[in-house]
Amino acid sequence: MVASDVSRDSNLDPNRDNPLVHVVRDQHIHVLPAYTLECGATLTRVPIAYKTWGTLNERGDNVVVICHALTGSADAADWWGPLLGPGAVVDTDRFFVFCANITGSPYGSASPLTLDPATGQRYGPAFPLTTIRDDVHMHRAVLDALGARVVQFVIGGSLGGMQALEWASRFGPDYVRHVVPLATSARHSAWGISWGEAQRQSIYADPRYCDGHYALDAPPATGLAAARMTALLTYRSRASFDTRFGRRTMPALPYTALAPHHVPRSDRDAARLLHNEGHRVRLHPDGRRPPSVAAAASSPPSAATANAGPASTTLPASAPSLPAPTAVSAASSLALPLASPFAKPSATPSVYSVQSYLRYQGDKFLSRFDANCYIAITRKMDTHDVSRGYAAPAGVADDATDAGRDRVLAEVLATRLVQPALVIGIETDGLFAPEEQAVLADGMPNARLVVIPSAEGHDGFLLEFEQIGAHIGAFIDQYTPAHLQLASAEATDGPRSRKVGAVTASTFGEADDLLQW
Ligand SMILES: CC(=O)SCCNC(=O)CCNC(=O)[C@H](O)C(C)(C)COP(=O)(O)OP(=O)(O)OC[C@H]1O[C@@H](n2cnc3c(N)ncnc32)[C@H](O)[C@@H]1OP(=O)(O)O
Ligand SMILES: N[C@@H](CCO)C(=O)O
Repeated sequence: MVASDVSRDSNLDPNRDNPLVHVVRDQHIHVLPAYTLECGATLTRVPIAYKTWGTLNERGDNVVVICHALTGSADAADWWGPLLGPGAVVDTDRFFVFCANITGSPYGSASPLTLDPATGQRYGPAFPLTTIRDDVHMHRAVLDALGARVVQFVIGGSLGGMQALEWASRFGPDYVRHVVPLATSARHSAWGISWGEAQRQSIYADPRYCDGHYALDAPPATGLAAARMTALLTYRSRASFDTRFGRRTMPALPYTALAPHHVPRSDRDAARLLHNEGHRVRLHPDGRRPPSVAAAASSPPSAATANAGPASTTLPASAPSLPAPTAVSAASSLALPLASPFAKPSATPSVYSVQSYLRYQGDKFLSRFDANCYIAITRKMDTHDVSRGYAAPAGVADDATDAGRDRVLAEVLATRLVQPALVIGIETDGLFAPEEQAVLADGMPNARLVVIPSAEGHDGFLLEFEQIGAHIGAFIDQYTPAHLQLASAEATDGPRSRKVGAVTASTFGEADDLLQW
């Protein structure tokens, strides 16, 4: 089909070639005919993935919008399950709950993985920059199409909190009645932008990245995994890592578990293997070392090596001979933890438990994310500034200085974010620091700030269900209009609206064989 025909193909499924759309089960895809983005580009046939729970009432006013974080999806029940359901904090017996996937994300909304109707090909790196403000306008269009008239509560953490703020400020208190931003900020900080930049650079540095024109079966997996590892460090806290991992090590593998090219044949060889342990760029996907390295390893010792003394001991020729390595995915490790150089007892372990954890998390991410999408959503987060585009208040110079921007922000918070708000911070959040939630709560005229004690860091908003549930439940109870309150008989049963469910495994809970590390 030629490109011009494609654009007229109203049956074109934008997610036809998106391998990750099916990761989220039972979601709906609404296709908007067209949407012009803040950057000026116009997307056509724009898919927006979403899920709903509960039933929309006749007035269309029992809506709760939940907004997902950076790498989440429309499946709020997967990542916030304990807080959502019949009788839960967000009570689906009373509320119609809507969660839509942000654009740029791989889970069904328009993204580098969806088809550009103009070409019939995936957008890939040509997917235009979409902002959080773009997202909330597109998500509202879907909600309108469903018949919603009033949003009682909009709730979201991190990038989801940025969306919550945009929902409240763009659409005003007649439409968005109450807002609950968690672990978020009025505008993305220099610190946050820096971490996003470092993560994108990991992806760019992967030789497979190819300016974003990689094949999906040969993605820049190493770079993306490294980006996720870096990100994860910003999502947790130093204290949580110290407590959870300390200096514990992983069980070392015996040589018999190593492929032949991993078995050291000399001290120098062992040192090199240890040096490169964890190095993952697979330029030689068959598992062999590059010929130059292999030749060097088998060549006679140089004068330098020969003079190196006892440390250059040559391994006995009886190093175990092993079957050829089985196919290893791009995500797998090139090197494995050494039991110890030369199988001598060693006081220095190769892999600490926390290294193993980070690598595992990097790999786990590869099974559910795409590098171009990661770049798209981190750039989106960088654009966040709830005051962007607003003019300075009368009598105040509309300058581009920090002080000028602060004044515009103060005005926007004071005049456009007037809904009753519960602003929640996590005490140990180093990425979206509690001071940033204080700026929000101080500036929004009807906001209350709660800082949750937790060692979990930023991800506390995804993990501290009991505390978050208690605060949000009380807020919802306080501000739910009378016609949506529980019937009195149900209400006397106890704090039904504050029930926090059990934590269940999320979609990506399968543990891999940790020994691969
Ligand atoms: C399509 C979608 O629906 S995406 C939705 C899911 N994701 C999101 O919404 C994004 C937000 N979610 C997240 O960021 C995360 O899932 C969080 C913060 C909620 C929780 O993170 P998790 O990875 O589940 O928890 P945690 O950090 O405790 O890691 C546990 C995993 O590490 C593994 N692990 C723990 N210690 C080690 C170690 N030393 N070495 C190797 N692996 C380890 C565990 O076995 C476990 O594996 P599993 O996930 O396969 O069960
Ligand atoms: N762990 C969360 C944190 C982002 O705020 C995510 O991956 O979406």
